[in-house]
Amino acid sequence: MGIADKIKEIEDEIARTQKNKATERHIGLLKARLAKYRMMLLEKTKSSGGKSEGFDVAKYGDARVALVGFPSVGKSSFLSQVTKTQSAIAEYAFTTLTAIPGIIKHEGATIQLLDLPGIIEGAATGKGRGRQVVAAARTADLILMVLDASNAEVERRLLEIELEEIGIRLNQQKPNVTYQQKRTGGIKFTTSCQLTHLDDKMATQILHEYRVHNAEILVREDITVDQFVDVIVGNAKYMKCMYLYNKIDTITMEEIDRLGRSDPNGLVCSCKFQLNLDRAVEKIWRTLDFMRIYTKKKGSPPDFVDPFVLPRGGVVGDFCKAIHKELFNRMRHAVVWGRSVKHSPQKVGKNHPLADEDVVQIVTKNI
Ligand SMILES: Nc1nc2c(ncn2[C@@H]2O[C@H](COP(=O)(O)OP(=O)(O)OP(=O)(O)O)[C@@H](O)[C@H]2O)c(=O)[nH]1
Ligand SMILES: [K+]
Ligand SMILES: [Mg+2]
Repeated sequence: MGIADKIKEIEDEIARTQKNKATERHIGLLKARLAKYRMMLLEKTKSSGGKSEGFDVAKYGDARVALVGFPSVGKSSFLSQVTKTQSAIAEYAFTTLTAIPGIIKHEGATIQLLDLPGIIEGAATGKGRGRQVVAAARTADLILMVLDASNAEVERRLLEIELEEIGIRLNQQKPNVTYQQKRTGGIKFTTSCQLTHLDDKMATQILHEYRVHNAEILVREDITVDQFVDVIVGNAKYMKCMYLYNKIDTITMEEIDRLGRSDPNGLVCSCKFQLNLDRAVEKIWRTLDFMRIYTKKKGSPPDFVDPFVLPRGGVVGDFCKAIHKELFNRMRHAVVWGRSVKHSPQKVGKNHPLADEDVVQIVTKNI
């Protein structure tokens, strides 16, 4: 029996099985097995497909945002509206056949927006250019899912399934689990909280399914079976996603209102009538959750024109590395002005967490 048949068989069994407390374990195991075969399928297509991974577009700027959506929802229209790049726009599906980069300058940051071909159902298993598109999306810091407002819920659910299948987890935290494979010692499964979806025995069964017989696992939150499988497989990518409901000119005010309130990660717009596009750019910037750090050389004023852009939560050491790898090793201490310090200026070390719009001067060792 081929992998595709096995997948079908398990899917059928899951579909046949009533979902209730008594069958939860069984379905959990089936799902784990299914995930394993899906992975094998993906790997197979990868090696036979030659050099078809992603598109050859170099990363540029402080962040990359990938436009993902069904054909003709207005991805290229959006790129053409908010950047200086014109990407082909047309009424027919698959107008865009490759990755088209554009640049957004916002709040001192440079954001690369990547227009991509539309994807369709079955993309994850190789339909259309789906796998290539999703591979490109995986390289981004943010997925901007573009949806046709008139069919948004359906599209969103289908796309989420496709991305899920290829290991992309949208707006989810990485499970708080430590997992180490060992050479001997069997399975040591410990938890620091109450688990409601998983226990020692089941975890061991799942691990055996993946041919892992020696490992230490420490679970610190109430994870699901799916999350546990993600930890074992180690291939999941946790990504931010913003939802853009385009073409609101084609739906009623009530529907616009409902979509607009449905999700804090969503925004309604119309590329055709240029409605809400500034807000969309602003929301992209906010969702990326960056902070701007201004450099200051000794004896001169800060450079407020060209900030360094770092993910929020970054520390002085990250800032050093962003400027230059060497600087990290040569740093003696830093002097910081701004919201991250009690007194401005203040002398701090590499582990000091920075805040948006801090001014930082790096003092190096004399070598
Ligand atoms: N009514 C309406 N039409 C729009 C809007 N935005 C885009 N369109 C139209 O939708 C069609 C598809 O737009 P594209 O920008 O080519 O869509 P796409 O998602 O890039 O399509 P593919 O590259 O084929 O996947 C075009 O005819 C656009 O003019 C909008 O806000 N309202
Ligand atoms: K199109
Ligand atoms: Mg397009």
